[in-house]
Amino acid sequence: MNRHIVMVGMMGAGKTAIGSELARRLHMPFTDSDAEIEAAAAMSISEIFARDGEAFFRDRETQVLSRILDGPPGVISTGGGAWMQAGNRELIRAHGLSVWLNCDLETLWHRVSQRSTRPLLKTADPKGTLARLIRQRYPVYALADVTFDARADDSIQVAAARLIKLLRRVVPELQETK
Ligand SMILES: Nc1ncnc2c1ncn2[C@@H]1O[C@H](COP(=O)(O)OP(=O)(O)O)[C@@H](O)[C@H]1O
Ligand SMILES: O=C(O)C1=C[C@@H](OP(=O)(O)O)[C@@H](O)[C@H](O)C1
Ligand SMILES: [Mg+2]
Repeated sequence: MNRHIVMVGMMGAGKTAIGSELARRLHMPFTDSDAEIEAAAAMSISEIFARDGEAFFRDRETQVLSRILDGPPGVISTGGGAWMQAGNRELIRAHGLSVWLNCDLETLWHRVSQRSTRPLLKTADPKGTLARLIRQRYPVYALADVTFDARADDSIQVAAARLIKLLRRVVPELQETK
């Protein structure tokens, strides 16, 4: 594999969880852009949003993505908003294969409502916010190279195995090693 595999999609779709399992199975390096931003800032995503605002976070996100994409091929999990910026999409297209983890509202809500790490959902009606983001973002996520239907009843293991099968049809040189 001579390109990155770049996971895009909504909060809770499993970009981080499935991306890291995919990397493990393919023996490729794994990087999560949110984790890189947090490490560089020595702050959580929530703290960055609270202290410096979303625009600041988006600038850092583009910088970090650009740096990771310049490195050796690996699996990259982006944050849910990264693909929404045209400049980021161009960067990703130039260096990698984008994979949209398409997931329904109820599944996303079930997953994200267990944790309070997502500042965009700290609203009076977080499920309504999630639904609105889905309406705004899904036509743009659909521009990704590959669409993978993330099913509620799949385990992370089963989803990663199914995704590798799909990717093999698109990228024949991809080898599943485990
Ligand atoms: N089949 C599955 N696919 C992806 N995530 C799952 C699945 N089943 C349970 N989960 C859990 O749902 C959450 C998904 O969150 P995460 O991977 O952080 O998503 P994202 O990075 O897209 O926001 C994790 O806590 C993960 O363990
Ligand atoms: O959808 C978004 O705009 C965001 C998604 C988050 O990442 P995950 O999609 O990994 O939760 C994180 O980057 C930030 O809270 C903003
Ligand atoms: Mg994530």
